[in-house]
Amino acid sequence: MNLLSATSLKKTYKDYTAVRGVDFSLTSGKCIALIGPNGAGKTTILRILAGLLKPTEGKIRFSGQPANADLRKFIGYLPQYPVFPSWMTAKEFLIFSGELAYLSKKEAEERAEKLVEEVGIKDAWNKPIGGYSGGMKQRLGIAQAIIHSPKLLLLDEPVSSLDPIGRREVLTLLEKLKEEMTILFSTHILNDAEEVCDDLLLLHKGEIIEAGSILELRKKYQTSVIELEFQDNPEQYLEKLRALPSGTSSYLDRNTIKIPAADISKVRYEVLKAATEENWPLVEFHLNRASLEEMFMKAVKK
Ligand SMILES: Nc1ncnc2c1ncn2[C@@H]1O[C@H](COP(=O)(O)OP(=O)(O)OP(=O)(O)O)[C@@H](O)[C@H]1O
Repeated sequence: MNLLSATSLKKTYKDYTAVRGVDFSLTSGKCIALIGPNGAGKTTILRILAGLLKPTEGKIRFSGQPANADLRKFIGYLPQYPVFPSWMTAKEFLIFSGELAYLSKKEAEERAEKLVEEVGIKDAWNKPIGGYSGGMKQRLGIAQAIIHSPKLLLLDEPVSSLDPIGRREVLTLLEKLKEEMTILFSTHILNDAEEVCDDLLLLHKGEIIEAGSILELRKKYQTSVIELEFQDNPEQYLEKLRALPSGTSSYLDRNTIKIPAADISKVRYEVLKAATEENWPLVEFHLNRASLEEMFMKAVKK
């Protein structure tokens, strides 16, 4: 089910169009990655969805809500560079954020207590935020973004500036949160998207050039390569492989023979059949799948 649909969304800053009339929808309960290089328009889209920026053209429709509804209570947002009052404790900050989101003092206190537990900063919640690590601040930022239990959580590059430990902490938290809400997070780090997300929106120069599930897109752009290593003299097997119906484009890359494979099972069957029948001195048979990075490069060049 669609949680949110954006139609012909466009944003022009003075004379520069950062988002060029994009259409997309977010499926309820999914984690969706908004992927694109620097300047693609990710922050602009997230700020429009969060209600912080008015689109030049286009509409956003949230499931079950009238066209011009105020969506703030359904949406939580963590900006790319959140600023925290360093003198406040996490407890004070979260209760304050909860009250800003129209929770009563009691509700805000209860919610804050539950959230510090959930994001894993309970031990430090009575300490000033100024002493927190990057990962702790980001987790606090996420707690603040979901203080009002939104249906959709928008995160702008939530892990890009973190060290590996902080990055891991936040990705693990997102894995957990995606059970409870729909998440849209922007990143230019494709591995992060692949790790936690189900769906992708590929943004390039203000346009969505691909959208769909990671699995579907992988299939579409898949150019897996089967790699074979021989004990010695790979050249003599190169000819044999090129003679197989699906091995015609085999090539030698240093000591490894590589076979680009659109249909992996067919190539695998033919190669292994020949290797067994003729007792080839194979030392390695490896399937190398196209990375999301390669997929993105292909989509951009289309
Ligand atoms: N307030 C503004 N005024 C003019 N141009 C802007 C403004 N904000 C963004 N832009 C331009 O719009 C384009 C898209 O910016 P945006 O921040 O949405 O991209 P992004 O994909 O989030 O990039 P990054 O990964 O660098 O944050 C960029 O070329 C940027 O320079």
